[in-house]
Amino acid sequence: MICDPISPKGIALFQQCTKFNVTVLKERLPEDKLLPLVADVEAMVVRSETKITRKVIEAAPKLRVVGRAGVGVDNVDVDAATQRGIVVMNTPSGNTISTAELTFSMLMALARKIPQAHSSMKAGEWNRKAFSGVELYNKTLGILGMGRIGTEVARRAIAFGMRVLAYDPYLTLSRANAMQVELVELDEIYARADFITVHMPMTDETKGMLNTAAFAKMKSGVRVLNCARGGIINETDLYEAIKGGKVAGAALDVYEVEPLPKEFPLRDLPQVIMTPHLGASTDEAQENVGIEVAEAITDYLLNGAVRNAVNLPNLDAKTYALVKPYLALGEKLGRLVAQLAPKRNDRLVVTYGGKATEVPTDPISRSILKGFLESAGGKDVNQVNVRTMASALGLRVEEIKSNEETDFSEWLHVAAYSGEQKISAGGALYGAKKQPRIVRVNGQPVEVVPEGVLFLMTNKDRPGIVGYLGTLMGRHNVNIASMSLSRDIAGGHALTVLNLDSVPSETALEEIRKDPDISNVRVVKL
Ligand SMILES: NC(=O)C1=CN([C@@H]2O[C@H](COP(=O)(O)OP(=O)(O)OC[C@H]3O[C@@H](n4cnc5c(N)ncnc54)[C@H](O)[C@@H]3O)[C@@H](O)[C@H]2O)C=CC1
Ligand SMILES: O=C(O)CCC(=O)C(=O)O
Repeated sequence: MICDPISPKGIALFQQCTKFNVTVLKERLPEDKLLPLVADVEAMVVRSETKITRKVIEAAPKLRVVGRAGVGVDNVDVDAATQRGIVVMNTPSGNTISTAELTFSMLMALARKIPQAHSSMKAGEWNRKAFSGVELYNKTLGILGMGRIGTEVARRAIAFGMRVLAYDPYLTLSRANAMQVELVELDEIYARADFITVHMPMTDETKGMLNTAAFAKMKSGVRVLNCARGGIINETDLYEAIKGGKVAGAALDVYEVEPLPKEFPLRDLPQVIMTPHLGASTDEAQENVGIEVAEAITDYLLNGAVRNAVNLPNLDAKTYALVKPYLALGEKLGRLVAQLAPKRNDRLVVTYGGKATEVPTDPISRSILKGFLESAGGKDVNQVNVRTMASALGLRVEEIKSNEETDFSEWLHVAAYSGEQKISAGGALYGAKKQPRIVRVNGQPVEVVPEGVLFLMTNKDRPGIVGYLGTLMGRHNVNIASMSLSRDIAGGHALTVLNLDSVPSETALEEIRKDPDISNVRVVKL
């Protein structure tokens, strides 16, 4: 379902795929109108207008992916999507240049009062005195948020002979130096900048960041711009700061409430110039993001490939190839431990060893958790929501990279704790083909292919037990595909693990359990 207008090329890409049934909504629908339409929808595409709220998500049980043709996903309830295992993707770079160019246009328009002069001319006036402005040359521009758009704005400002100060807690000094901007603290920007422009996402930290207290620290006559998200500059405080003469002008593309209500005091101030959220509204940006979102959603629905997800780590094709064998092994280990462990676990400790410490571990931990939590959450559990689900269940997940020397060049170990009780399994990848094997169960060495039905038991190491088990399984029509035996010492305790072609009946298991030398009989499905 394409909810907001995206480029015809993007729509065509969806329509070309014969597996898709594409609905293009003719107008933007509010929540109540959207709810009855989404029961069968698997993918939704939005720009910034349609709101994908928790209610919309709840009304769409088949929804698997929400694609945002643009950057900001604040119109999508990402937490609700994550809890449901729905991937939320955006198109981070497609509209960068357009938004940076709009910001720069606003900067020049603000400095030279072009919109005000234009309106006056259209009204038949000729008033040269009222529209005298200021130069950008030799002025100081403060940029809050030096990401993609902030960087492009800086580049243009430097070309215009401006000094650029940047504030971004996540920007490194070397990157700032490479961009020829001065990395400073917020208060220094307030104290020195003639123009301040914001380019960060809307977060708890950035909401209302430019408020009365911030304006008080700024130079008198400062001009401010917001082409990022409405509310980063507090609108009421901005109004007061302009009325009080502290702020000489403001350029706004985005607003706390969009579309803008009729009653909007800033609209009445001549020092304020405004556009209706046009940052990404160019032919080029819309074509870029329309195509990007169509390709990403198609790839996800048809091939399971995830790119530009905001609620799941992204893996490029090369890294994915490296990580893939661990994902499969991890999921099986998680599933094995979940079936051996008691239901209520408070801690899951995942250890990475050997070459497994050199690959990105977050996706592997997510696969382990998926296998581990499947019995609790069924098919609704996926890599997107496993961490949220674990914390909702009170399961603490610890991830350790170990430099312990073992017989394996790359290995994983998963231990579930319920109080003092611990159940664990280890796995390794074998050979050039990276074949997954279970190599430890509760610390005992085994060598088992993690596939299909596994039978596990502990037994006294006594002559004839293998024959006994084989005969019994045969009598109950269960074929043994392979067997792994290990023992502590001759005549001591042994762990037997069988790969079976089918699940043995309860009668067969009862018969096995009757043997006094056999205990801990378990059947698990991987
Ligand atoms: N007006 C429009 O039509 C458009 C608006 N946008 C908005 O522009 C904003 C920036 O977009 P991009 O540059 O593509 O994102 P980006 O993710 O590349 O950059 C955001 C930067 O903000 C920084 N940041 C985060 N928290 C911060 C804080 N508390 N203080 C200072 N910096 C902080 C991050 O480190 C990052 O470098 C987004 O909010 C996006 O929604 C994006 C496209 C179009
Ligand atoms: O889709 C649009 O026009 C808005 C773009 C935007 O705000 C964004 O990408 O964050």
